[in-house]
Amino acid sequence: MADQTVPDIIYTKVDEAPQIASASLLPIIQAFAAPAGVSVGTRDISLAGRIIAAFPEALTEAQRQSDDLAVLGELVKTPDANVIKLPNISASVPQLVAAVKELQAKGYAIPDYPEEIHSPEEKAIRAKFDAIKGSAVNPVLREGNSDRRAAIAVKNYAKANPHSMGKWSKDSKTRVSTMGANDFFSNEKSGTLTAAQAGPARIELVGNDGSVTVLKDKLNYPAGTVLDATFMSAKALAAFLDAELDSSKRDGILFSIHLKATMMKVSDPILFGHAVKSYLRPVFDKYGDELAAAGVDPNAGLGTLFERVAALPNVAPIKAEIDAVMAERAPMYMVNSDKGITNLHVPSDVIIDASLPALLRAGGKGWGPDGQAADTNCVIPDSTYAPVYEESVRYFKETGALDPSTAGTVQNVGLMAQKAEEYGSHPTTFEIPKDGTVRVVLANGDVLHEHKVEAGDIWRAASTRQAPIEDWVRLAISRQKAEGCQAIFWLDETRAHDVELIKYVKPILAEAGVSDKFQILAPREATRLSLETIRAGKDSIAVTGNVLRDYLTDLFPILELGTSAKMLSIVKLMQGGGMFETGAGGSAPKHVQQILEENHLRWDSLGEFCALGESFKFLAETKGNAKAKVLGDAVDVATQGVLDHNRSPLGKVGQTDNRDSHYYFALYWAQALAAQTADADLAAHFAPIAAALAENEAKIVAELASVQGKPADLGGYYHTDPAKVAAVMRPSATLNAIIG
Ligand SMILES: NC(=O)C1=CN([C@@H]2O[C@H](COP(=O)(O)OP(=O)(O)OC[C@H]3O[C@@H](n4cnc5c(N)ncnc54)[C@H](OP(=O)(O)O)[C@@H]3O)[C@@H](O)[C@H]2O)C=CC1
Ligand SMILES: O=C(O)CCC(=O)C(=O)O
Ligand SMILES: [Mg+2]
Repeated sequence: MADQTVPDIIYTKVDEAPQIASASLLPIIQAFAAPAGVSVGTRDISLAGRIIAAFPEALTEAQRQSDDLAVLGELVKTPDANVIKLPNISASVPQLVAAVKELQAKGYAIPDYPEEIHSPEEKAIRAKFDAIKGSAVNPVLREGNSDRRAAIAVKNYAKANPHSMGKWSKDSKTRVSTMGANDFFSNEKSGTLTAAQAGPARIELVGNDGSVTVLKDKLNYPAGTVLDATFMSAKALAAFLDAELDSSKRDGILFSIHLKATMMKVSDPILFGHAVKSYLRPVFDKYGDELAAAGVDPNAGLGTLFERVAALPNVAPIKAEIDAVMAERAPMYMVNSDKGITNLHVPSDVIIDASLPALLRAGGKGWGPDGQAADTNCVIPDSTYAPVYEESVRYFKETGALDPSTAGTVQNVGLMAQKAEEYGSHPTTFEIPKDGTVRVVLANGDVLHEHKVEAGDIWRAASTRQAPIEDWVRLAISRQKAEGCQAIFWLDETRAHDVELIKYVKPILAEAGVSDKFQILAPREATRLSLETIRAGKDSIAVTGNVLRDYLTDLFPILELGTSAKMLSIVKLMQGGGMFETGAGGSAPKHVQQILEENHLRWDSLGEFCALGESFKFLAETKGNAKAKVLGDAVDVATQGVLDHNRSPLGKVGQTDNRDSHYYFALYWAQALAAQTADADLAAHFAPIAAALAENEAKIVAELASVQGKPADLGGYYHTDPAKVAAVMRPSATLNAIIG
């Protein structure tokens, strides 16, 4: 029986720009849903909220918070789930440390993040923080596979109002560099577990000295699980990075590294740390001991390193050495050239899914330290997915930029459920402590995989369960049937893991009689064909694993629509519930800077509008609530209205911003509800609201505009003050009175 206290719809409380936007949008949603008997509640999955929930013993009764992520994690495994999931911070260590500092300053006695572990207490604290770190929310909530696409209205709008695209030149020196050997791709082994092999498993390191270290036990894999293991050689990585730094300098292009340190929260910060060490190698060679004693962790980035160095007694020679090395190096691709923030400052600043598409959209240009756009060496150490970007760069050099006014679309059906593939691999990823052999030992004693490794190598196992794979193939079949367009499984018949997946895919397609509707192509070939297809104005469905789901649902939307924020992003939960993600982008930290400085919020809530419409319609279907269907249909009309009347936020202070777009969304939503004939009560309820919103347009818009241009006080960054945020985000007394 359903828990009566669970609201019909849960709208997640998150971080940064989407959370600030929620302060304006959620009251509108709640007010409009109430007359239909639909309750919309919230659950706090923000970084600060998750930290507070993890340390009840350190807090006063009043400060404590429930573990909402755990609650939601259970809810998504039930048919009752109807969750609107906004993007949240997947925290790097510097972000985590900053959030803790902010909470401490606000009187929360949260312990410091222990960078080094000296006691069992510190070990326990660190374990709690490690569970909060990185992409700790999405893998828990994503109990289903992913269906991401641009709604037709959104795609048509983008064609009619194409965003600007950078020009590509045939002699652009921009390139993608990848290892190609001794990396995760080339060392991968994969197998599908038989019934005899299923059950408890462990991972152990047999040292060359004969010692056996259990890296992880109490694993448990059901039969049919595809289990992979692989590693990246630390020596090969270091040599590769050194060579790419040199070649960037030689070629006169920017050096950039693109990783996913958030979702790949164990492996990729280590890779990032290698890049920091390579970049400052002469400094580490000369002052390594002093840096280590000062607590410098290269994995945290140059930002923290500079802070630690500044506090050292002999700062001058080290600083001089750093400056000398940086002056010698290739210029770095910048996160913020005005503020001197480089690619290597913070591991969560440059995240490959968003960063590479932005560079491609800009005609293959990154921003250099001089604030100028320049050709760039895009370093993607592992070669599993680098070919997608390498082929894109080649293709655009050959053919010029894509024309968004005529381009077709690439939709995505992504294998994601139950922590599928690499994105679920953090508990089984290790920086190897000493030379030896890593073995995956199964329930029946079989050694499924083994690798000879050296100290420092990064070894990982990843698993993908049978039920999610089958569900994913079926979702692909139904999406292809609905669209009738080209559909491609982006699977490589020469990659160990993909070979195992293909063994599942082909029989399911054959049994459904649809083998001829699908192609199976390796990422490079699939990239080229998809780009050719959309250039010809046609559509394609990319049926991909979890990582490519993530990468492609930024790549194609950013090329086609200018942003991935406007995507429809549906997670059909395997136990019958629904989760509706709002777009495919993140929490846009740059937008927060802008609202703090000049009270203009350029966050576009179109992704929220799309998710909201789907959520109401899903509620209507699952709970038989006809009024929810009326609300959902009217949301679609309102979303179309926001697009047709160009009410989406613009980038500059004084222009339409997020708050204005919410007012117009409410206006069009109320008008659509007043005009519909399916439910007379709702029409009667919303008629006066629609009239009041329309009559007061000039007054409301003026009230909203009056606050822009001055700094805004949100009462915090990670742990904002709800009253202050509401005051900033709801400055129109007229609008607030009508919404009620
Ligand atoms: N589903 C989730 O929970 C996700 C969470 N994240 C998290 O988000 C944070 C930031 O990640 P990042 O890689 O910078 O990617 P973002 O998508 O947050 O930001 C990249 C750029 O995309 C544009 N953008 C994104 N969303 C919107 C929107 N709704 N309206 C207007 N513009 C938008 C902005 O461009 P401009 O500056 O030009 O306005 C922004 O600077 C990280 O903490 C990351 O872990 C990332 C992806 C998904
Ligand atoms: O969970 C995360 O860190 C990011 C998720 C993401 O980028 C995506 O799903 O597109
Ligand atoms: Mg993404």
